Amino acid sequence: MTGLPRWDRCAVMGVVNVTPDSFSDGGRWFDPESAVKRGLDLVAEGADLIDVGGESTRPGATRVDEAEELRRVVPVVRELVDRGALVSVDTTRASVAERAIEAGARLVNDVSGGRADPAMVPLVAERAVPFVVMHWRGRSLDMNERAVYADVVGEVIAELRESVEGAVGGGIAPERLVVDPGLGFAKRAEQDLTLLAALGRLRAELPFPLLVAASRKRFLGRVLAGPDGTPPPARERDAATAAVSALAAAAGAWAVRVHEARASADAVRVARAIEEANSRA
Ligand SMILES: Nc1nc2ncc(COP(=O)(O)O)nc2c(=O)[nH]1
Repeated sequence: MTGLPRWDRCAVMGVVNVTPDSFSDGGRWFDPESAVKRGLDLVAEGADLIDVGGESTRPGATRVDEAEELRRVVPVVRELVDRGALVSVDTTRASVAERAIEAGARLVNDVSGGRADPAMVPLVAERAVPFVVMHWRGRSLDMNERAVYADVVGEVIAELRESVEGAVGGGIAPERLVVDPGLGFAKRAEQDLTLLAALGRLRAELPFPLLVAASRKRFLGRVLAGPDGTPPPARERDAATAAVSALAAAAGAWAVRVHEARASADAVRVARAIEEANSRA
């Protein structure tokens, strides 16, 4: 099946970063065996699909070469698929996406929305797989210098529309596209919060399934910071992440992308139950 997976509720996309340096779980799943186990554990905790990435996108991260990204990602995708998981690949490289699709990945999650690698859109079009288009203003090294907006919601919508037009113009069927506001990418905490407050507008003005990826991000740390302004470490932001998952599900998000699945799986089920009760009222 090459269509976009759909559920009767907001789905939970579990994150497996096969990297030594991702911002919140760098190094924990760096060897293939632990990465595969992590993915299966996330499924057991309620994740509907697993997003496998081999290159950190955190601010300031340096690039991984293609061979290394392939080495990290492809065996983990293949084993998770063989074990029955629905898998997406988190990459900006067409060559990695291609090999991941060959290994059974059913969706390409490209944080650059096709802007980083000109070969990506043609590949995704040719393979006819679903494609996540995230709002992106450039690579990690200097992206927060680009967190300058007169109207962050309006500009993110407009720039996502441009990326969507590029994807459709390059041959990707619109029904295979997912959009994502790119929380934490060229955005400061206040801008992330403003975007989350505007999920209804994003849904209204971008008629595509919406992916919300707030998990453990810096803006949550700022919200949770103590009296001295010190944020909790990333791994202590999962309850806050689940709160965003509930809000995203209530706003009609297609999926939430999270590092810990259980709390968000419960959150989206509660949101669905409330929506169903409301429709019966
Ligand atoms: N679609 C999408 N993919 C992403 N991949 C990585 C990260 C940041 O790193 P992480 O893997 O540690 O969350 N954020 C996003 C995001 O916001 N949206």
